[in-house]
Amino acid sequence: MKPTLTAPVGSFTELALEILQLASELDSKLARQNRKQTTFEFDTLQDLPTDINATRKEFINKTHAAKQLALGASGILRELVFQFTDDITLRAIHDFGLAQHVPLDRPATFQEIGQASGLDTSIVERILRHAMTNHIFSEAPGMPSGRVVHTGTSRLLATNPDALAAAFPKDIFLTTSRLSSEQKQWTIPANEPIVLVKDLASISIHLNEAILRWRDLPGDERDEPTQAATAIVYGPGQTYFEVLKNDEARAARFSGAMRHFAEGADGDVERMVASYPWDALDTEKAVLIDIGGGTGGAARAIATNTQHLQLVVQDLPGPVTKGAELLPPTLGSRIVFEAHDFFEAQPRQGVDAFFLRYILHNWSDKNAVRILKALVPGMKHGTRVLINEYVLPDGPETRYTQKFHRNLDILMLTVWNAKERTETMWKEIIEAVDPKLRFKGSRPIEGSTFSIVEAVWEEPGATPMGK
Ligand SMILES: C[S@@+](CC[C@H](N)C(=O)[O-])C[C@H]1O[C@@H](n2cnc3c(N)ncnc32)[C@H](O)[C@@H]1O
Repeated sequence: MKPTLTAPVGSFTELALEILQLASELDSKLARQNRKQTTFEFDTLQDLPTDINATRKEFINKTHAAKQLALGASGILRELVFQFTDDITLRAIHDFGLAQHVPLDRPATFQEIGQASGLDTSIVERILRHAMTNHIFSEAPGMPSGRVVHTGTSRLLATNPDALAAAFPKDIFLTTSRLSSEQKQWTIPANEPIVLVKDLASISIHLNEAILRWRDLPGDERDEPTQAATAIVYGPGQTYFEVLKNDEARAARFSGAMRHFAEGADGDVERMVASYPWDALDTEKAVLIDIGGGTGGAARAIATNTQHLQLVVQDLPGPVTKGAELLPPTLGSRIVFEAHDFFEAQPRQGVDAFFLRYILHNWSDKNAVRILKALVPGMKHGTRVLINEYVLPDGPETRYTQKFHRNLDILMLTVWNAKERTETMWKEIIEAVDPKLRFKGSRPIEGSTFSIVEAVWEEPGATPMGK
């Protein structure tokens, strides 16, 4: 029998014992899956089943809390005030192509990397040694010091342009081990800035100026995307979508980053489709409109997983033209694309379902309500409104693995003057549209942190609709 360790309440030992318990649970679950031991070099934790991921997240949360506790109040602050240095080294790695100058299969010296990138050896060494503290690159084990090899994260930066475009320096789920030969051949154009670290973070630092500039406007007048930090940087009246329209390279990086998230388990459209009972909707002649459906990625997945549902993808002229070109002939009879501004009244009537994926979090409450109100002419008794978004927890939330959502919320605030929402906030938005639009709750997407928030249009006197 194993000895039972006990420890004073609240002690480091007590916390460590909880961590030990989780570590042992995680190891046994992974062993049952025949997974190889994960390392910084090769991440074997991809596509874990939901229950193992839950244990993994608990393990991350507890170890993070232990680290914070051990750092102490001033230690936590010291880490935070220097956090910008992580972004700086990531930018340097990106801009000078340092990850590409380390071969995928053998070490390179600081000098070789310096020669290949046109930088002083000492600069390369200082940048990479800082990055190594985040397990981006490491020194070749068993060799004299100064020989750099890839870790999983640096290899990802070297080989996957979309991951680089997305480059969240602290994305705990960056994964790398499944490199196809095609991925290995990808090259990243030099000096392409990184979307989040550079394109968006450099806007976000102007948040305080934006707050001060517009804070005295009354209530809902301070609710426009033109009042975000974006307009401080790009000039009065500018929104980030306008900036993207006028800058092709930036727009391409932005789509790359979105693609990277969509490919990850969290944003996986297949998981979203698998988590919703489409059967009740999937009747002959039933119509679902994907509002702001882009080039139709979600519509294609829904069509593939249903039999009858007719899908209409509405978006601005650019994406719908592209979506129509990309549409495989096999789905030609099921999906149509039409240009429609979602602030204008819905031109189609008697629609069975409206679907909005990653739309409303880019808009303030006032504008989110406007977008939903514009759908009203298309409603009939029983019309469902399905909103695929993050749902922030309603209560206080200190789990580290939930920080991603808080990061996104700050990003929405700074760049779009918009927000992520809790379930209560979603309910308020829906109830502000029309008394006939009834909030029905939210349905978590299995294996993801997204949800589908659901509302149904109910005409008085008709049979109430359930979930
Ligand atoms: C964050 S993307 C989400 C795209 C898609 N739903 C998805 O899940 O990938 C927002 C979409 O809203 C579209 N959009 C922005 N303003 C719009 C407007 N006024 N009318 C219609 N679509 C708009 C954009 O073109 C873009 O495709």
